[in-house]
Parts: sequence; C-alpha cells; structure tokens
Amino acid sequence: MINKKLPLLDIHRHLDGNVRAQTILELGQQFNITLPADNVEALIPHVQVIDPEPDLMAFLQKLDWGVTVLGDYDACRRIAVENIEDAQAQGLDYVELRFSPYYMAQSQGLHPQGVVEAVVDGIKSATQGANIKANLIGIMSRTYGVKTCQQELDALLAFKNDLVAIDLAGDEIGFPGELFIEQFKQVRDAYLAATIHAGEALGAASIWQAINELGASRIGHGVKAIEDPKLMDYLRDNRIGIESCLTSNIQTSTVNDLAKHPLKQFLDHGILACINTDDPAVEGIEIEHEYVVAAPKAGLTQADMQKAQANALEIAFLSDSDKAALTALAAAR
Ligand SMILES: O=c1[nH]cnc2c1ncn2[C@@H]1O[C@H](CO)[C@@H](O)[C@H]1O
Ligand SMILES: [Zn+2]
Repeated sequence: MINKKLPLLDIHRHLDGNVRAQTILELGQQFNITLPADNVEALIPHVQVIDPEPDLMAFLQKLDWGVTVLGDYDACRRIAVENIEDAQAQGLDYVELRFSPYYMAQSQGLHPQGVVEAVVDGIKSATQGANIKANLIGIMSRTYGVKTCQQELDALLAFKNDLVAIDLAGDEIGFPGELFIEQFKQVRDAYLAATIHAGEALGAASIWQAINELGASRIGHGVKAIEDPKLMDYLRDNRIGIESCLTSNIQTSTVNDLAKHPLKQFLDHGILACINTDDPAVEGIEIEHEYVVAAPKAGLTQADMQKAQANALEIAFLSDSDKAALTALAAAR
C-alpha cells in the first residue's frame, strides 16, 4: 500500500510512453493519420501491452502510435499537459517525466528542439499553481544510433536549464553504452545528472559501464545487478539508486515472474531502490497498481514498500529543501 503520510513519487515515467488512447484517436483524426482502429476499445490492443511481449524491442513497438500522431508542436504540448493531469489524478506529489524529442519528432517531421520547447512549456503551465511538482529528464533514444543521439542531445541541451538529467533508452543490446561515452561527457559539462537504462536487456557489465563510463548516478531497471554481488555492494555503498519498474519488467520478459523480481533483494541489501511505472498507458497500469498489486507479488512487505517510497525521495533529482518541503506537505495531510 501507499503510505499517504509520505510523499508519493514516480521518478521513472516516460511522458511519450504515456499517451492516452483517447488522445491518440483524436490526434489521428486531427492530422488525418490512419490508425488501426476508430474507437478506444479496438485501439487498445495496438497501443497497450496485454500479455508479456517476447522481449524489450517488441514491447517498445507498442509506444509507436503515441508518437506517430504528434502532428505539430501543440500536440506535443498537449500530451505533456495530460501527463501532468494524469499524474495528479493518481495522487503523485512529484514526478520526473522523461521524453525523447527525436522519437516524438521523427514520425511527422518535427524538429526535436521544437518538441523540447513544447514539452517544457506544457509542463510549466500545467504545474503552475497545481499541487504537483515535476521535473524533466531528456532521453537519447539509442536505437537511432550515435549520430542521431548527438542531434537529440543538442536539442535537449538547448534547454538544459529546464532539465535535471539525461537518460539513454531504447535498444540496450544493439546500441550498448560504450557507444555514448562522448555524449555523456557533454552531459557532465552541462552540469546535468545521468540516469541510464541499464541491466534490463544486458547483464551487470552494462550497469558497471553506465556508472564508470557514462557517470550514471541512478540506474533505470538495473534488474541484472542481482547477478553480481560486488555490484550490489557498490550500488549500496555509493548510494546509486535503482529505479525499478515491476510490471514493465514482466511485460518486456526481463523477469518472467514477479515472485522472482530482485527488487526485494535490492531493498534487503540496503540499495536505494524504488517503485516506478515506466510507461503507464502502454502497460495499462498506474503507480497505485504497482504498490497495491505488483509489489506484494514481488514479495514486498508493507515496510519494504514504505522504504521504497522513502528511497524515491532520497534519490530524486531535487534539492534537500525541496525534499523537506514535500515531506512536510505529506506529513500534514
Ligand atoms: O522500458 C524501457 N526500456 C528501454 N527503453 C524504453 C523503455 N520504455 C521506453 N523506452 C524508450 O524511451 C524512449 C521514449 O521515452 C523511446 O526510445 C523508447 O523506446
Ligand atoms: Zn524506462
């Protein structure tokens, strides 16, 4: 269960993996883009994972319709605003929303920098005066290769003051972290943090690489850390957080049974691991489901969940005073 007296955070949540089916329909109509269905019910199997997919890449295809319908910058702004509305409706106090401007731009020939501008603007206006706080993480979609990622990074760094970190997502096997050392030097030079999808499709070596060569201070998924006791100690001792995403790991077939998910062992080991959604609309879940249904199936006790909830705040890309403010706000309700 969620402890309402603690701030509720989701710090691994893809904005472009969380486009409402209804919005996909409406944008498809608006831009005359032929969709595989003309009503929400029939569209769902095309934009949502129903049964586990055979692997990560099959899972990621389900995100495609959500960005195919982004026909102009207003559409990008709209999905940013709706992401805040949805997070707020879930009772989230703070979210770190991540997005890949090239992925959002490519289908309809938009410019990645215009996409970043639209997303930043949408998030700013939607959070103004709202009882939710949000920060943005820029993604380089590794699946498009190094050259495109450099262009994507350039677009993101043009708005570096509106971002808290840069991530690397997509095809971990086909485009391993070794290829992106130069890009993460630029991330460090821009004083941005790095959180990297690692140890999801590849093994523990990919996590070591993300930390040692890319400067990751947090790891997305990190499932395979469990295979390396030295890495488990290193993550704990250096307070490198793990952003776990339980249902996502089942749907990508990274883990075949929640009872075997390593999150419980991460927590028992003292690693700063937390519970997140990943791509809520594509997975057909929300943060509450992860706490109420998925976490107990993964063997977490109420105390474990509370620890995970506190860990999210601990590793969030926020100042100490922002963290204290969130804590005070939750304690008072
Ligand atoms: O679970 C995941 N693992 C790896 N990459 C992901 C995952 N979910 C989404 N993306 C990737 O993130 C970008 C959009 O934000 C896209 O590159 C998408 O493929
Ligand atoms: Zn992710």
